[in-house]
Amino acid sequence: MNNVRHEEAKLSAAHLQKAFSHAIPETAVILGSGLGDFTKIVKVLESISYGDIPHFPQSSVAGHKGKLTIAEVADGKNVLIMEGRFHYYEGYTPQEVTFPIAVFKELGIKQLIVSNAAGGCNPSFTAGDIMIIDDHINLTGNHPLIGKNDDACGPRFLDQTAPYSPRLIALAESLATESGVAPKKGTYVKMTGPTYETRAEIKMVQSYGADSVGMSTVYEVIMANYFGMEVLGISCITNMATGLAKTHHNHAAVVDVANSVSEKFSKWVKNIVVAL
Ligand SMILES: O=P(O)(O)O[C@@H]1C[C@H](O)[C@@H](CO)O1
Ligand SMILES: Nc1nc2[nH]cnc2c(=O)[nH]1
Repeated sequence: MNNVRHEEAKLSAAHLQKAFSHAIPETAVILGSGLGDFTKIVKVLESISYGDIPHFPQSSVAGHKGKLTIAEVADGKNVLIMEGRFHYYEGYTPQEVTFPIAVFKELGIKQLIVSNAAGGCNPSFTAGDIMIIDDHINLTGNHPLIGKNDDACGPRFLDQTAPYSPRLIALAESLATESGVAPKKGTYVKMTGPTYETRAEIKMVQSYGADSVGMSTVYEVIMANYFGMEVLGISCITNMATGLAKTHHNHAAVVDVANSVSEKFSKWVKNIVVAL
């Protein structure tokens, strides 16, 4: 089986190009759990439900709306927003999780901003912090590029020296203060979920150098790298990770904390998109 569902991605992209009345922008944003308020500070122009896009998977997680939206961030500057993503723990294969990225490639997306809700493993972090992802660890034992490679899509052996664009990281840092954020920077580790980690697992990932831990993002970033997109990754630290947290975890609390930082996160991301 091919690693990229190229023909289906072309069909989805063709459908979207016809269904959207606006031109598809060159920048896309994926909103993590509880970060959906981004759409409140931009001018939403039009949306299409995932259910109406041929071959698109469906979002099943609270805090993920399940639609693709074009919005205006400034005069003449639009952005494509994925309101809700797909996770490996929902039962989707890595190829299904990253199918939207293959569609983005067909739509001509050049820059991808990915965000997530994550646990903080770095003891200097606190819940409510925002972290620029500058590297990642894939601890899932699976990979979206497994399968027969089509060299026309991307290389068989993909370099991962800088999965997150140094240019976009520098831009994000330069706009942080005026946007009201003081971002940390660090390594995000992707676990499969759906369980939150044990204390021992967090000790292990800390020893690997993880600063934040979550259940998404990495497959999307690998696929975006494969297609040559520039990537910016942002973790919203919704809780300190197991063993560092004083309380037990639950998804409603994750979404609540993400909601509470959503305003400054959104302002920052908007400023970044405008500056691109
Ligand atoms: O989609 P993200 O990574 O933001 O969502 C995180 C990981 C799980 O889906 C969920 C756990 O609370 O939040
Ligand atoms: N794996 C994982 N995902 C999260 N998403 C939000 N918080 C967490 C966490 O502590 N662990």
